[in-house]
Amino acid sequence: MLEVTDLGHRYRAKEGEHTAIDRLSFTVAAGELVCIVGPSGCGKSTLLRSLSGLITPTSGTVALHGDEVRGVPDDLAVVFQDYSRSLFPWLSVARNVEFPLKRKVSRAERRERAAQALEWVGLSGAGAKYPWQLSGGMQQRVAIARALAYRPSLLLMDEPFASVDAQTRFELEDLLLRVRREHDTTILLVTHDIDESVYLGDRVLVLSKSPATVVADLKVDLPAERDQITTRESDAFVALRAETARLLHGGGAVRPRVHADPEGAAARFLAAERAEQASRATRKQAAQS
Ligand SMILES: Nc1ncnc2c1ncn2[C@@H]1O[C@H](COP(=O)(O)OP(=O)(O)OP(=O)(O)O)[C@@H](O)[C@H]1O
Repeated sequence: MLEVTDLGHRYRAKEGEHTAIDRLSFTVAAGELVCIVGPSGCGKSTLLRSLSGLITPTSGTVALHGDEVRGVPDDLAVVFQDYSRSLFPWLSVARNVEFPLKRKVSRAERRERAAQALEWVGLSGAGAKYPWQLSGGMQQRVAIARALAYRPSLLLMDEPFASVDAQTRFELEDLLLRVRREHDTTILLVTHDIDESVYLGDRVLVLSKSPATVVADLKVDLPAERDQITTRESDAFVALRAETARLLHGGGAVRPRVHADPEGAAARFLAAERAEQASRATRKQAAQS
């Protein structure tokens, strides 16, 4: 489905060159949900931009359905991190969701798909509003609804749930799993949240710090049917998230998964990780306000 071979991208700026990603290789099978985690600034967005054809990588290749990607493929949708730039302010919420479908399906079907997708993300009453009348988290849900209504064969998501509250985040995670099951969508999702990567993924790709290379490609050996409480409580989940955290922070050799110790060092480490995420979100909000 998606084949990434020796992908590299070097930005050229006045201050000199910066290699954001370097010789990245991996594949994603049709219908798979692969999560990508990596340190801040390691090149995750650059990777997604290269995969979506929005930038031309300086080395390596990306092939979708066996064809090399040159320009934005037709059956692809992207949910960006920066929701404020992804919606048209002059179009209502419903028209924003319908927009990419204009040349794809009839008017009646556009309306139907937009209404359904807005209902999925909990915004059925907001279709007539304009994006600027909604909160940041609601705008992000509109961007997600637009991608889901399009029903792409490949969906790329760059920290799609970072700006929504915790409860909505859980609901959107479950929605994504449901949509993936029902429509057989292939999904590649970048997240800073290790728990989210394990909860959602069939695999987790762990990237190194900049320039990003693939440190590990972890298979998430959890039942396909997941539940926010029982899955997250299971020993297998706890062990996998600790393993991901160790790899992400250069912990070297992976310890055996059998003796998960949620009360021990891994849990303390993860608590610190969450505190860092929360403080980063607060700093980001402060910078935006
Ligand atoms: N247009 C650009 N020109 C020059 N350098 C860039 C450009 N875009 C990104 N970079 C640099 O490339 C590196 C990777 O950026 P990128 O946004 O891909 O990382 P990221 O892993 O998505 O970051 P974050 O985790 O903070 O979202 C960073 O050092 C960034 O400053």
